[in-house]
Amino acid sequence: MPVNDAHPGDDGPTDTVTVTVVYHSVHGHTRVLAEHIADGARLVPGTGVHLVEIRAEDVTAGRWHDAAVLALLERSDAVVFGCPTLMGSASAVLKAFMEAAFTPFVSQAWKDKLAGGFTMSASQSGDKLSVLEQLAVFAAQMGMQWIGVGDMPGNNWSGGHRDDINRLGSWLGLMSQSHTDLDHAHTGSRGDLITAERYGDRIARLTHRWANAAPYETSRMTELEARALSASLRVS
Ligand SMILES: Cc1cc2nc3c(=O)[nH]c(=O)nc-3n(C[C@H](O)[C@H](O)[C@H](O)COP(=O)(O)O)c2cc1C
Repeated sequence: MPVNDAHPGDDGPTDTVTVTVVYHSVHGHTRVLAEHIADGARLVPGTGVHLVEIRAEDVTAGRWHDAAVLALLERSDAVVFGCPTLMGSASAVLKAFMEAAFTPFVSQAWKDKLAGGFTMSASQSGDKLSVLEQLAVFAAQMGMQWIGVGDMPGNNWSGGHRDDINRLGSWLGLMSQSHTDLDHAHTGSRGDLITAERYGDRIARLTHRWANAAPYETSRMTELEARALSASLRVS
């Protein structure tokens, strides 16, 4: 079990699916969002939930390493990826983790797992969409099925409020915004944290539907096998 898993005992005998929230955070705001997503998932009966921090100290020469985390992700049914928006992009530390996923990429180990994503930034927009796009493309490359936020937009009319659910109106993934002068005791808004819990709940429920419905065998192949398949289908 990864040493940085905040809930190592959460896979109980009655848990039929495992949801893992993987995040990087510099100042703690993204961590709070990750915790609320995990809390939302944990409330769905039969869901084992893990919270894993991707840490800068596990990156050496630009490459992230933690075999225990990769093993946990391989046995997870859903993985939710999150990081702060830094310079309009995913944080370098999360990016180092994404590049380390080249190993499960070549074995298609995460194919047909469910995925979601979230990001935190200081500006109202702050180009957060670009991070969610990066995470969704990453999940697609891993062969995963992406789950967006299922809530209607808040704070888009004269009676709207900062505490509305989905106040930033983001659907590809979860967005939150925290003021630069406030610490993680003031992360986002009440609405953002509730939206995070609702997103965790949605991901857990869809994972149960996905994992426990009609059986479907994931087909995997190596790059060489893919080339052979292409060659066999070529019209000469
Ligand atoms: C190097 C750097 C780059 C940043 N770039 C952006 C940005 O592009 N857009 C934005 O809105 N906020 C930006 N921010 C603000 C962070 O996204 C914000 O402080 C966020 O809450 C940090 O999350 P954390 O507390 O989980 O580390 C940047 C902050 C730093 C330090």
